[in-house]
Amino acid sequence: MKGYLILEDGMVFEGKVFGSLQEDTGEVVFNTAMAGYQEIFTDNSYNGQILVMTYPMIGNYGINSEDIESNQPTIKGLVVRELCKTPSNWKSENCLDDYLKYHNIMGIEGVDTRKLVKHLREKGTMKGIITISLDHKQEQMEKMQEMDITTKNYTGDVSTEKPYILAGNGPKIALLDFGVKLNILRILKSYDCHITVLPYQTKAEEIMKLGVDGVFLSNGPGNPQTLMPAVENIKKLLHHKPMFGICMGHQLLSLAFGADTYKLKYGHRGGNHPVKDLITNKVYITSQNHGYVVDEKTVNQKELVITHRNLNDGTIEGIQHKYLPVFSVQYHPEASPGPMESKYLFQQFVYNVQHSKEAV
Ligand SMILES: NC(=O)CC[C@H](N)C(=O)O
Repeated sequence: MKGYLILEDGMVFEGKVFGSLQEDTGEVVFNTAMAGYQEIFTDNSYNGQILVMTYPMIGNYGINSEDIESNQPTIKGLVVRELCKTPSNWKSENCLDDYLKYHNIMGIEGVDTRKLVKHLREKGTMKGIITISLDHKQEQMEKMQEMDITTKNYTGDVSTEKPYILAGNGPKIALLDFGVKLNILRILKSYDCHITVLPYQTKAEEIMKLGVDGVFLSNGPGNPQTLMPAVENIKKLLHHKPMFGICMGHQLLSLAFGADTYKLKYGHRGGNHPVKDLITNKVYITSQNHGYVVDEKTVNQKELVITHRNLNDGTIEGIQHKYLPVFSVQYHPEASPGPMESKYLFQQFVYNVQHSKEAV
């Protein structure tokens, strides 16, 4: 069946629909990773977004029940150049078409994704809708223009409703769940951490009562400035517990230290973003997925050190407190998908937690 991606600015891309026929609206963003589509679709940080994959064929190695970053994809739509309907891989259990049908997500294939991405790079990300008809284009455009994605809370949909524990014999970690990727939990488990995963609105006082040794701030969807109550909570914990934040966690931690964040024109989403560690001068190739970034001008450098920088556009990729065992990165050391070379940051967190515990 013929389908269309209509952008907020009126531009239309034609293709063929697949997956479910459930029309949906979202911010149209693109990811340049060459592999790992299943991890990307199930990364909760994409909640509310229509995803464009720049790699020209998607679906060729199918879908399996292992390579997931959450139990269900929360993307609002998928745009690809070519959908592979005959997957081949020893792990494959399902094809992408059926997987999207099952999760009620509409996809569109046969789209000139190169032209689309060039447009988004030039004009910036914008809202879009995948639909099977152009009959309501004007209304749909007006509706999209009215929708404010920068003030909407996307976290409630993806954070755990109730606390849960992943038992371990190592350091006790409270993880504030803003839409956590499962690989973060897998890696913390590999250090034998005892992890209590908490709803994102859990109060600092309740976290202190748990008697944990460290606090982890997860990744997650949406604008960090929609989560100011969480920022207030983080402020209360800063001087008491070692902390590590990834992506949304990094943005919230920076807000808690009084910095500001802003929205990038088209964000960073892919598996090969170069980041320089400004302390060691080493360059890491990193996995990224973010639309917002910390504003360098607002970072209080009497208190914080800027530890990492993106080599493509110079934006901040990591901060560390000068005296407290508190640090965060904008990129994804848990990869999934992408390079694993920044995984050592988890070890640094575990080290901080163990040493602060000994010092008490
Ligand atoms: N992966 C993330 O945690 C993304 C953080 C935030 N939603 C952003 O887009 O910048």
